[in-house]
Amino acid sequence: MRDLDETLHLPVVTLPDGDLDALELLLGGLINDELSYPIGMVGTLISAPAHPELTGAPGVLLADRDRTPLARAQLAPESASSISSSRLLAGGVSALARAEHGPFRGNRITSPVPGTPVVLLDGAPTPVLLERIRSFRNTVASSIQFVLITTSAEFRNPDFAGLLAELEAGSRLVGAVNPGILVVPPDIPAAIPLARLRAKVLLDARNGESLHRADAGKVVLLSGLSGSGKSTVGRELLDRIRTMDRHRAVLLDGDDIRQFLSKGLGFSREDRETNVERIGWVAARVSEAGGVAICTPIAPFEETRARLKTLAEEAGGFLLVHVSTPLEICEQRDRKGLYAKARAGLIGDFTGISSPYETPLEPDLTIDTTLVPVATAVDLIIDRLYPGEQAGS
Ligand SMILES: Nc1ncnc2c1ncn2[C@@H]1O[C@H](COP(=O)(O)OS(=O)(=O)O)[C@@H](OP(=O)(O)O)[C@H]1O
Ligand SMILES: Nc1ncnc2c1ncn2[C@@H]1O[C@H](COP(=O)(O)OP(=O)(O)O)[C@@H](O)[C@H]1O
Repeated sequence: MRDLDETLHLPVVTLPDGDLDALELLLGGLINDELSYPIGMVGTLISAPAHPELTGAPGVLLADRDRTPLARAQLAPESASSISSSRLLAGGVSALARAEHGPFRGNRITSPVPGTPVVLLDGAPTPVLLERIRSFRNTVASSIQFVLITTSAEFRNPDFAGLLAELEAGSRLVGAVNPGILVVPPDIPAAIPLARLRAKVLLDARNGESLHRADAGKVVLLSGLSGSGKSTVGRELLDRIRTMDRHRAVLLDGDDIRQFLSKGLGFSREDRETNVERIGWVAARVSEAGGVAICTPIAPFEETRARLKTLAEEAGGFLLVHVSTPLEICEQRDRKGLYAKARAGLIGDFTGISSPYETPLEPDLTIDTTLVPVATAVDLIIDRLYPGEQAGS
């Protein structure tokens, strides 16, 4: 009874996809729960600024996107936390509910399959491979299990359904083969859950073609001061991607977003964080569906950009472009007359004047539009998005 009471009062933290995958393997016994284990969960989950409600809490409920608590975890006392401004899971992660989130539930392998004969794959089975399995099929007494090893991001890529369909077709063709998927979360070497499957590996057919990563969705974040050129470059990039006919692309422009998705929000730190997180969430959904989301908010805070990056990387690729045009130039441009108003004290919390812009620590690209014409800026971004492909082709 006391336990139940305590659970009622524990804070609930919704885990991102990669951490949910890690949690499932942890609860199923495919990765261990030693504190020192470098599961992504330890880093993201307990970041204190992101989760102030964890301060002083003895434990935490780990929930899926529907906020269904899947497990209860103990937290190390604040003083024992070794990652600065973070709290760590102190072992003791126990299951509360069966996971029901995410795609292809019936195919997922999340616990050991001791002694089961398996074929390991990292792509669709080729006709040659299927023929090989067929040739030794009759010498194996029980059903064979296909174990398709994939990453959290690949698994949620829309192309994955096609891959699974090929796997299922191959299973039917050979007969008595079950198509299974092992989803490996970020930062965990596949060798660890594989060893813990305790399966009998009949054939390791990995290093085939991996999923078509070039077709995965992407999020491009253009961050910089007002007037730095984010929208101008973003619009041109949108046109270019559409012309290349490589991807469906959308522009989530800072100004538009504030009229619709973030209507009513102001420019305090908190409101800007909410605004950029909303953009990140929508962008990740676009990317999940295989599109490119070009986002052009100022996004002045490193921590919020990092959160957007995490959301984006779970869904596909991510590119941070710092549009680094100096403040003096942005102020000279002042197309909207906002800098003049900010200087005159008519607008408060204005980025670069009375509100900070934290220079990105690790941008993928830095573009100063006083040095780089719009078309060249777009070339640089296209080169990073589609390496090896001729821009404009
Ligand atoms: N106080 C203050 N500070 C900065 N910008 C201001 C402010 N008030 C209004 N504007 C206009 O709003 C646009 C910035 O909104 P963002 O959503 O991109 O900002 S943030 O990412 O949430 O920080 C920004 O548009 P861009 O010029 O396209 O960047 C401004 O036109
Ligand atoms: N190389 C360049 N790249 C982008 N914008 C440029 C460049 N040179 C001049 N500009 C001008 O700078 C202004 C940038 O405004 P905008 O794109 O709305 O910036 P932001 O979206 O960052 O507020 C536009 O008037 C644009 O024509």
